[in-house]
Amino acid sequence: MLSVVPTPITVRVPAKVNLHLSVGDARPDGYHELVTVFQALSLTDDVTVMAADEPGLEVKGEGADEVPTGPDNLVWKAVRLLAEHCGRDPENPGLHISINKGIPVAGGMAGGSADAAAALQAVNQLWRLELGRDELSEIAGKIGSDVPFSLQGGTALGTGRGERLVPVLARHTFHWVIALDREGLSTPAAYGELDRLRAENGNGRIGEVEPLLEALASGDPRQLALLLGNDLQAAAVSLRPGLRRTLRAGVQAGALAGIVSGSGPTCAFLCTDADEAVRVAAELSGAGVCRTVRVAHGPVPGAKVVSEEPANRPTPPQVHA
Ligand SMILES: C[C@@](CO)(OP(=O)(O)O)[C@H](O)COP(=O)(O)OP(=O)(O)OC[C@H]1O[C@@H](n2ccc(N)nc2=O)[C@H](O)[C@@H]1O
Ligand SMILES: Nc1ncnc2c1ncn2[C@@H]1O[C@H](COP(=O)(O)OP(=O)(O)O)[C@@H](O)[C@H]1O
Repeated sequence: MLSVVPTPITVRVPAKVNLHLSVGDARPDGYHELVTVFQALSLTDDVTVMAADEPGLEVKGEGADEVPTGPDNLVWKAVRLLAEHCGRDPENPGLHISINKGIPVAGGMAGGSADAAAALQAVNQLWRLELGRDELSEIAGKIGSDVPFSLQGGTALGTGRGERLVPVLARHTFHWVIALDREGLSTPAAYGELDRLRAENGNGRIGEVEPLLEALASGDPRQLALLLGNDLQAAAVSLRPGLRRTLRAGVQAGALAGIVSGSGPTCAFLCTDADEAVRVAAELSGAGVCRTVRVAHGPVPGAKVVSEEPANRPTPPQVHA
């Protein structure tokens, strides 16, 4: 009898930047209470899953050498939780997974979370589980605080650990220049450094989120630029003092404003329009303050099945520093 092997499923998933990241006190469970506004950007990873007798994981692309290929990879955490949820053997999922990275690793752009979200979406389809958005989102929150947003995409207000989401109206498209650093930064280290700085110097905190939500609704990048804020920026700069120079160089190159993305060390620069972003990227790449520069726009959709093969993915616009 002929057995039908399901075709591989490829899901494309975006990076994120936090336009507003207000960090509260550490909770008893070690997490910090957040008020954050995520925006999904057009830097993406592709995750392909296929049925296989021999399980395996292959990672290619941006920073692939730094990504764990064993059980620590977040895609396996996603698969284990999904298998448990639907009564399959979590230790023997019979899958081969391939990740093509375009999102910087340990860059504060939720690359690992993105891959986990993509794996959830892809395996849901491959195993024909037909889990809805809410069910997938609940599993996503168990993988990591950023994973529900990677599934949802767009622009969203996050509370709790960042996993409770409400979509936010963002008129028009915003144009960004992304400066990638030479080495990643650890998320727990950045939160730990923030706690240390606050214990030493008191509680410097960014303002309320409402004005930023209004700027997003207006679609005016100049208004938005004035309101970008990230409580983790001081911690990231303290751990990686060179970021101060990167942030300055982006603004000198003509960006409206620059911000450390999440826990860093990637910096994101908001520009007036797409042409200006290309110009700023070229100038910033010549300033020698970062490893490489990309242009990106947002908001874009969350994890989504793509029909084309990953080999045909568009090459992201890039300027080498
Ligand atoms: C800082 C942010 C901003 O969006 O993103 P990144 O810069 O990592 O991309 C997130 O809060 C990162 O979320 P994520 O990377 O999913 O973190 P998790 O796996 O849930 O947690 C990793 C560790 O980060 C710290 N953590 C995370 C979230 C939170 N609200 N408070 C925390 O203190 C904890 O030390 C936790 O053990
Ligand atoms: N699929 C994955 N892609 C990238 N990193 C991963 C992945 N799975 C696990 N990791 C681990 O997660 C750490 C954080 O990576 P990442 O999610 O890219 O950054 P960030 O938390 O700063 O947004 C990495 O150092 C790596 O060890």
